[in-house]
Amino acid sequence: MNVLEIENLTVTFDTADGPFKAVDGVNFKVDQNDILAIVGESGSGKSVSMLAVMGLLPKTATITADKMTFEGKDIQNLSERERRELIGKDISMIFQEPIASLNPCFTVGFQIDEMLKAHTNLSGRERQARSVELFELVGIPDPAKKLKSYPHQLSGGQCQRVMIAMAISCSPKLLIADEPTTALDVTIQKQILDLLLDIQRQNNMALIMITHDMGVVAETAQRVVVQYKGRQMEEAGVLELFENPQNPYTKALLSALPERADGDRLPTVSDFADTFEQEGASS
Ligand SMILES: Nc1ncnc2c1ncn2[C@@H]1O[C@H](COP(=O)(O)OP(=O)(O)OP(=O)(O)O)[C@@H](O)[C@H]1O
Repeated sequence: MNVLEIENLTVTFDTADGPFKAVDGVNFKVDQNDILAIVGESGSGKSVSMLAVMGLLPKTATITADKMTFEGKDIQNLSERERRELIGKDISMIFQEPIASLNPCFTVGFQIDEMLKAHTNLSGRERQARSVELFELVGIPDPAKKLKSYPHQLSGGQCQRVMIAMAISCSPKLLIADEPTTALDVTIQKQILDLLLDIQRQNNMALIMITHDMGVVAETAQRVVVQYKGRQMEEAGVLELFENPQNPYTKALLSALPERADGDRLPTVSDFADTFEQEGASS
């Protein structure tokens, strides 16, 4: 049984200028142990698709789908209580800005403890032990001391490790990582990606990686969904996508990779816009 299955997902926002369709007919499936990348440039509806799954969009959003199931169970019409039980426990998400995702007024230890309190029956002592264990797992040195830190006392990389520790604290079956390394230094990016992949393997989790970075896709994913202006352009295995992209937009994304440049100037996706604006949207 698939962990998550989405068919024909659309999200329309009510805006001052009228309805705006941010996601238009997206489909995908992830199974246990799968790593799916959702790739596309800024504004292509990657985050909105996942926030729709999590039920985290504002009331101005209208979400429709022919199918949206988690482990075979429909998640479109969950009550608030059912959603709280699912989110944070079975499905977790980490975001681009780790420092902004943590509450600056509380220690990171307090925040991880709150998460464990909400989703487990552990005693205070057991939660403290589990917090230390989680910090060790995500590679935070001197965990007992670091648990007493406020977010601003930690580096961006450490804050992202804290976010990962919180996200995996209740052993989710699906982790959604939304541009988890974009705000970090290049050297730290690689460490965080490796950490996510290690955790994914150890826990047999499904992992959805949202990114605009084809390098991250190549290093992490098994399958890839390519989105452009809210629409799904292509879905393929990662090797297939790099070797034989079918959609003009995917071809443009790949041609814009710095290592594929053959002139003095780096190409950009918009250099190829004529091709995929005409052909891509129809394929
Ligand atoms: N609450 C909202 N109201 C109206 N439009 C929104 C809202 N949230 C997002 N959008 C719009 O939906 C579109 C898709 O946004 P989304 O954040 O999913 O893009 P993305 O592909 O994840 O890009 P990025 O990497 O920049 O976040 C964008 O045009 C965005 O401006």
